[in-house]
Amino acid sequence: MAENKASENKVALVTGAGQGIGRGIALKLASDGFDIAVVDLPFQEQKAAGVVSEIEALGRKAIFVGADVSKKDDIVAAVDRAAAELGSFDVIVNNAGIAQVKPFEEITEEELNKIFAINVNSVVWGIQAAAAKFTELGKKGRIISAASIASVKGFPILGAYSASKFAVRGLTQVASQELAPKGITVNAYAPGIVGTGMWDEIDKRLSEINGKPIGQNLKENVESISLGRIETPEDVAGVVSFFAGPNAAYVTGQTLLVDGGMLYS
Ligand SMILES: NC(=O)C1=CN([C@@H]2O[C@H](COP(=O)(O)OP(=O)(O)OC[C@H]3O[C@@H](n4cnc5c(N)ncnc54)[C@H](O)[C@@H]3O)[C@@H](O)[C@H]2O)C=CC1
Ligand SMILES: CC(=O)C(C)=O
Repeated sequence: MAENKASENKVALVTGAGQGIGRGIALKLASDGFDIAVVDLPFQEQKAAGVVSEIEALGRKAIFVGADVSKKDDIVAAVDRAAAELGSFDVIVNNAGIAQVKPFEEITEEELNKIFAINVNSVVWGIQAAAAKFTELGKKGRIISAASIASVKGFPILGAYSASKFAVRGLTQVASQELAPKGITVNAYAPGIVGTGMWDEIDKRLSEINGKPIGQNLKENVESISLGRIETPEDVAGVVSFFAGPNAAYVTGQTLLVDGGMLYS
């Protein structure tokens, strides 16, 4: 980032970095020169250790921090550990999230509370914890969160998920305005159909609901992408790298679609 002295190391914390988009972001930011705190649920430790090794192979430092992002104390502790063990704190990527595939009329209170705790509360805690650490260290840091095409258009059978991602876009707009006087920027990325474990699960659940064969729902969604191919974690990571880097110093409050041409803002 432009505001760091050349001699300082830069540190980014990425949640949900044990697999999928989070792993892709962690590796891209490491190749950009960041040391990385790989945050994920404790059961993901083995996969996350693999990501830590991949980052180290790129010549950067990395640590795994087990945390449940729906818990404020876990996120605050993860940010503290990243800063203490890696020696700085410059970027947080609030990436961890879950999907829920459920017809609107069947969504339960428990399911709604769970998806909001993981997809929305986590973003509030991540923004608060990062802003406090940036202030403590005198940094003009970057906050970047996972939205989705479902933050711009509500998707049938993904009602609670869509609502949670609309909330991420709203939080991004509000936090960017409140934190701008401190020089902190707040942005979000909005992927489309990314080939990760999340879409394997969405496809399986949609099959159970609409009877189409496994893989058919994913195929039909991919056919609606202008660029004609499924999105990769690397496609998403490029946008996060931009938000974390010097070229985005004057960009804040934005949710950027990175969907290969599905929705148009
Ligand atoms: N896959 C897709 O097509 C799209 C994904 N997104 C968003 O991108 C983000 C990443 O998604 P994917 O990599 O596809 O998902 P994924 O399911 O492959 O990976 C999610 C990661 O988050 C971790 N995680 C889940 N709950 C957690 C918790 N409470 N605390 C800490 N970590 C937790 C999981 O262990 C996993 O490592 C999510 O926020 C998702 O909503 C947005 C648009 C499209
Ligand atoms: C997983 C996701 O965000 C969508 C809309 O597919």
